[in-house]
Amino acid sequence: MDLKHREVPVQEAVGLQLAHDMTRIVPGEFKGRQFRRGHVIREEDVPMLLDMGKRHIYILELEEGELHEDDAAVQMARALAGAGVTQTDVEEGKVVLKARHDGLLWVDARRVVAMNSIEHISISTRRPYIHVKAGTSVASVRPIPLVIRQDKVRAVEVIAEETFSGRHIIDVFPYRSHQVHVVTTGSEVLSGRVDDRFGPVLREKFREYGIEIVNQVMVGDEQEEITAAIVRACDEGATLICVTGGMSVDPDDRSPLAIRNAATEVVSHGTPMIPGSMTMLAYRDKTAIFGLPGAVIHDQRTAFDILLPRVLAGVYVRKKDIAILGVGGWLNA
Ligand SMILES: Nc1nc2c(c(=O)[nH]1)N[C@H]1C(S)=C(S)[C@@H](COP(=O)(O)OP(=O)(O)OC[C@H]3O[C@@H](n4cnc5c(N)ncnc54)[C@H](O)[C@@H]3O)O[C@H]1N2
Ligand code: MOO
Repeated sequence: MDLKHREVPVQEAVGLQLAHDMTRIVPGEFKGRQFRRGHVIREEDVPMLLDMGKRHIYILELEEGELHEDDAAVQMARALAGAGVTQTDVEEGKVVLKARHDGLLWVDARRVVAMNSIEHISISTRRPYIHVKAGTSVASVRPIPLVIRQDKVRAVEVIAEETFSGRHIIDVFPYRSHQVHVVTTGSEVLSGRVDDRFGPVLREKFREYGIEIVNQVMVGDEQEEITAAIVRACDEGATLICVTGGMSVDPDDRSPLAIRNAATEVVSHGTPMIPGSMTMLAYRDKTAIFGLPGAVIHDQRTAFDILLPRVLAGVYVRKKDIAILGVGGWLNA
């Protein structure tokens, strides 16, 4: 640390101000701030400081071009945060960003990597594109040393200021309002031979996002019927359609072609994730169409759960975005 600073033995520090928050850790019991930056050390604090393993404290004198960890963290957090996150008060040199509302966690991974490549910068987030509830902590920002050069913090700001579709580095996007329709395929379900399981499973999943399914229709295994049901749902105002079953390779599995025939764009037929490898994502104009395989009624979490938050938030998913998901794509392993 190339700063002018003095170390004072704790026993001689009574009456001096602490230069930074001080953390006390009692394994399994407590980890947190015991003393605040600026706290004036009292006689009775000395045994606690010694218990915390502190033999000296710093008297800091920042030089031109240097920042205290707290101020650096606040400055960086401000540069990163979008409108969908709040910034907590700095503590122990760290600012935590929290979701302001329910929504999709957005992280500009490329720019976070660029920032973390600067020495002594530490930006840490939850996995991007997950569904988060209001108040959830989504990321933290901190410099590593107690004193950091201002130009490093400035470099973070410069990366943040680069224009990239006008988006911030860390944000929570609210979900758009959606009209969800379900087209359930399968002669065994249509005939009543098997009770429908997709309806209940999907209703529960969408409820997590505060969305009620508008309509579910049962069709058989005829490709034209499935296509017609998708087109009808669009005409009735669907913004998102789930076509269930018939996604595999049997002669009766007509859903992929039926979706293709209704779609203006097929993003991906299949995903590199298990379960849910037979999942399909397509669009008919602005309406998203998911083809959902049998695994969705069998497994808690499939490719569908990974892709759904993005689609609900209106973030456009490309084939490339799906390809990346194969790395770590064994969802339940
Ligand atoms: N040779 C191959 N076999 C399989 C492949 C493959 O690529 N090659 N893919 C596997 C994967 S992955 C999945 S997932 C499954 C099933 O995919 P499907 O979407 O075609 O599922 P279905 O055949 O339509 O149904 C499977 C099972 O679930 C029952 N079902 C379907 N819909 C409902 C409903 N609404 N309510 C209740 N039960 C329903 C259906 O009767 C079947 O018993 O294929 C693998 N095999
Ligand atoms: O599409 Mo299957 O869903 O991988 O089990």
